[in-house]
Amino acid sequence: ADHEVRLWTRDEGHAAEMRASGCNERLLPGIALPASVSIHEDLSAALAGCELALIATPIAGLRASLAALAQSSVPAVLWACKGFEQGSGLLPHAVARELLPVGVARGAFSGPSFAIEVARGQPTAITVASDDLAFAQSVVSTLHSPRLRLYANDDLPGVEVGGAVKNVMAIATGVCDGLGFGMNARAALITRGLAEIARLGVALGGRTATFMGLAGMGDLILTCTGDLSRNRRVGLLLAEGRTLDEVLATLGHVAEGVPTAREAAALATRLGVDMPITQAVAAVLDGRLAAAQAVEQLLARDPKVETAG
Ligand SMILES: NC(=O)c1ccc[n+]([C@@H]2O[C@H](COP(=O)([O-])OP(=O)(O)OC[C@H]3O[C@@H](n4cnc5c(N)ncnc54)[C@H](O)[C@@H]3O)[C@@H](O)[C@H]2O)c1
Ligand SMILES: O=P(O)(O)OC[C@H](O)CO
Repeated sequence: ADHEVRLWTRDEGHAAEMRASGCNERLLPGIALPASVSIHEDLSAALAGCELALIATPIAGLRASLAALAQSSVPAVLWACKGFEQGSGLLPHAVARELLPVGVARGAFSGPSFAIEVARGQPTAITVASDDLAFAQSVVSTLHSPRLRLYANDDLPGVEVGGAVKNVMAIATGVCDGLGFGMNARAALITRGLAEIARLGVALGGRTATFMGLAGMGDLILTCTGDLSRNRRVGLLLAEGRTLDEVLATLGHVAEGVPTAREAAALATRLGVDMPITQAVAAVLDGRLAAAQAVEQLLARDPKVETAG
């Protein structure tokens, strides 16, 4: 069924452009907005009578968005933000716990989903995660479609860690591919990256099985190998010897893996979780290591039992 969708943006110019053209040319070029979507710049009007709010800002905008929603009477909130909040190191659900009133249903959308492919109606499968499985299932039954298949999961921390740290691994894979290390190296990096994600995820309360799912392995494969990924592109550009400032200026879009690498590396150190790839990416982004040196350091590590930790 077609739902009535209200798209709110803080940018009045962008709202006017979308209303005039019937498209979101800045972010989803060439895609006509369906007739069921109306454009709003007044948040309280957009939220009046709304049954479910979906936050689709970078994680840097999550706190402000939740604070605004907490002032409304919206009964349910989902976020698509992937990462750890910069400064606090919190996962999205922990930010939501600080802001949303008890009783507001909440959870995350995550999984392998380049927005432009979803918008074109290309088949996509993602996870809806909530501590409250019945809520996740109700979202699935309301929004599931043959082209956007939804799966419910009650492992919210696991799903959020998968979505956050796969961006760091995509930067690492971009570096590895950009330096020409080959496909064997890429497969090894992705697999060892998944081991790292699972170690941190379990330490933060997630379940191992989640990391084998859409928000774990699924999104990791997509983001590490898909050339539409902004995070992968950061790695490819770093491998050309560009500075992070030059890379971000060239990219022109948010790459969540950049702040998340630092937060995840700090968290891993604090929790005593072994995350060599994440630590290497954080060191490259901070200018403490050159990209090629980081790869050599990883290759020089002592051999391990594969399933350790
Ligand atoms: N783009 C994708 O393919 C995709 C897919 C799945 C998940 N995600 C995740 O969703 C989140 C958003 O990604 P995106 O690509 O849409 O980002 P984006 O940089 O395109 O930003 C989306 C919108 O958020 C607005 N925004 C930024 N800060 C805001 C704030 N403080 N308050 C209100 N609005 C704000 C921007 O102006 C923009 O209109 C990220 O965490 C990303 O990892 C993205
Ligand atoms: O373009 P990226 O690297 O931010 O990835 C987008 C989505 O997270 C893919 O699922």
